[in-house]
Amino acid sequence: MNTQIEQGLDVIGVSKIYPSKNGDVFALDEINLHVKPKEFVSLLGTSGCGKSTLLRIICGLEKATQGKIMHCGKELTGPGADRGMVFQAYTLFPWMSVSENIQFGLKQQKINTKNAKEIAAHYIDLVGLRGFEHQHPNSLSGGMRQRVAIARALANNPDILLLDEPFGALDMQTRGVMQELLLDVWQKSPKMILMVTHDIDEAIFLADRVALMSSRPGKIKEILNISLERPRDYHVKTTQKFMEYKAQATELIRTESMKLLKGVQTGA
Ligand SMILES: Nc1ncnc2c1ncn2[C@@H]1O[C@H](COP(=O)(O)OP(=O)(O)OP(=O)(O)O)[C@@H](O)[C@H]1O
Repeated sequence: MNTQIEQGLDVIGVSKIYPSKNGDVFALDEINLHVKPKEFVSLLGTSGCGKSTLLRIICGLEKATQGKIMHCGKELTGPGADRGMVFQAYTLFPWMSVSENIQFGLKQQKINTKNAKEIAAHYIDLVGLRGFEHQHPNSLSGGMRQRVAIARALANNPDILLLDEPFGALDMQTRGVMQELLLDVWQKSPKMILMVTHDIDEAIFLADRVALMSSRPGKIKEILNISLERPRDYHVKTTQKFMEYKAQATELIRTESMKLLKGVQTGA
């Protein structure tokens, strides 16, 4: 038995067609991707190339038209506690405090209140929100709300964290700080992360590998192995090596954006 193949996540031949009365939307075309346990992979591509669709299929919120998702050798057929997802839009319960939001999933899993509070406190510390545990989301900044959302996803201890543009609504400075915080959290509590982003710098800065997607229907065009040293801080963004990765990614994204603009069919 080859145990190597059973480790991690496998996206196998995944295609997605959304039926629509104005004609079918061919969103994803035969995506194949293997992600190792504790690996950080960014998904980068032009708008509408199917990044969120792929994440939603992995999460079990959407069904693939063709192909399958395997995790540690088992096919995933719906949502499960082994995966946690954070969206761009703030998805906290407004009537619950920070701590109650983080405890929510734990209580669903019938973890007793004392343990749930302790676990929540641990993740509140990890994302630097000690002192805010009793506040409600509407009294927090966007960055703080996303920290709660990340803590909430992590508190359930998923094997896989799926992040769909989690910093997309934040200003540039907050975004930079959140990237460093995410790296810190990931280093202290390593798990597989798949993150969708439009931001080339962000994709490179965070990831072990960047999967570059073609314009719709999304295919994986190229995978960049990011061999920047870890731990990383923002200084790495000014290094020659970083610039080289950025140039490579920019070239491909630009080519795909031009195809999109010219309405050229790709991936056929
Ligand atoms: N529920 C749906 N029904 C019909 N079409 C859909 C649905 N969801 C997504 N699509 C279409 O599928 C394609 C891929 O969408 P998706 O949101 O996955 O792309 P994306 O790369 O995440 O886009 P963006 O970067 O703009 O968020 C788009 O053309 C979109 O309009």
